[in-house]
Amino acid sequence: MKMRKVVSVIGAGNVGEHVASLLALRGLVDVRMFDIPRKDGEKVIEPVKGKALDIRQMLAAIDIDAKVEGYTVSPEGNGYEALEGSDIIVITAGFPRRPGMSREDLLEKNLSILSVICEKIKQYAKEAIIIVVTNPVDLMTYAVYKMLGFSKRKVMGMAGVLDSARFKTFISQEVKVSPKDIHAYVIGGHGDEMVPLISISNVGGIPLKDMLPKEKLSELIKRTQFGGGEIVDLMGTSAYYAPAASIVEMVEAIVTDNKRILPCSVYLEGEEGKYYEAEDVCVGVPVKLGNCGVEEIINIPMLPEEREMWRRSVSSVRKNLKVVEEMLHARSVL
Ligand SMILES: NC(=O)c1ccc[n+]([C@@H]2O[C@H](COP(=O)([O-])OP(=O)(O)OC[C@H]3O[C@@H](n4cnc5c(N)ncnc54)[C@H](O)[C@@H]3O)[C@@H](O)[C@H]2O)c1
Ligand SMILES: O=C(O)C[C@H](O)C(=O)O
Repeated sequence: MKMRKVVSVIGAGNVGEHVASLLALRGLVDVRMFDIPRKDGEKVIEPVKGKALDIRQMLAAIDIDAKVEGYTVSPEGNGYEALEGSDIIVITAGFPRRPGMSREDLLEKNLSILSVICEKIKQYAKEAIIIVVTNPVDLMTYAVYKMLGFSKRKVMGMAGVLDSARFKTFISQEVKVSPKDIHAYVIGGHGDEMVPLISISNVGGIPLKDMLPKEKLSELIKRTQFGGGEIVDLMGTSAYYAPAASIVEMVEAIVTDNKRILPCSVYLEGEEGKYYEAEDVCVGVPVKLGNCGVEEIINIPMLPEEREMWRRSVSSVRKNLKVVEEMLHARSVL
């Protein structure tokens, strides 16, 4: 009997718990959630077990059949045995930013969390495909790729799907057309210099640039670039509904081998590195996803002004790569 794929979610906080419940609701995969315990006054509680139980009871209420388990782990890496057999591992562990912070402010503390997690993935799940979510995501994807030593086709960061969803939302509000009929791509680093590609965006096949004046287009670009911060300022923490749905799109593409082309942060070198002028760095580009992970990197055409934006975006990711490399050296990964 064909076993259902297993998706492990490490970090069952705002994003991770919504990934787990969305995946369970689709009934496509079995889900294992991992998180650390929490102190509630003098008591030590295990929220991840409660969330898994609650999701199972939600499924029972609506007659959906999927296995969801919660495992309490320690910050030192104990308790990860159930990672064994994971087909996909989503890493959502770590701190989110608060108002006034940049994603890069999270770098040091989140990298130390992910270095322990990577040790456990290497120990228990060498075959898994890895989706990195923890911020700053391009740098974390680079660090996870280097720490794991897995094929570059099996390590990817989620951000472009989320940024493109935001871009589509803003376009949809502007032109009063369903997002279903809007094709919009955001590539580059997941930061203020990300690159919404106006040249290939369209509304029902009509080029976006023919539908809106230049000023409006640059307004949409700006709002997309600061979309994460807009929500952090409104909520006091970072977004989780749209991120979780974006992660699930990537998981579904891999699990169903549906050959979706989605913007993901991946390690660039060789031919793709040359085309994108980005060697030895992880940054968002359109990739074809299948059951083995990244099947192909798509060399997307860019107008000269977009290529300029792209170069700025890659260098904004690269400027913090040095800190990551120093931390990896300190852990004798590099
Ligand atoms: N790539 C993206 O587009 C994107 C989108 C949203 C959030 N994020 C990032 O995802 C991360 C999680 O965001 P969130 O809103 O879910 O935060 P959150 O604080 O709600 O959840 C983080 C979870 O990680 C857990 N955790 C902390 N240390 C751990 C450890 N050592 N081992 C296992 N689990 C541990 C915490 O207990 C918590 O449950 C943040 O870094 C955030 O910036 C990225
Ligand atoms: O903005 C954040 O810190 C979270 C995430 O990167 C987002 O874009 O929502």
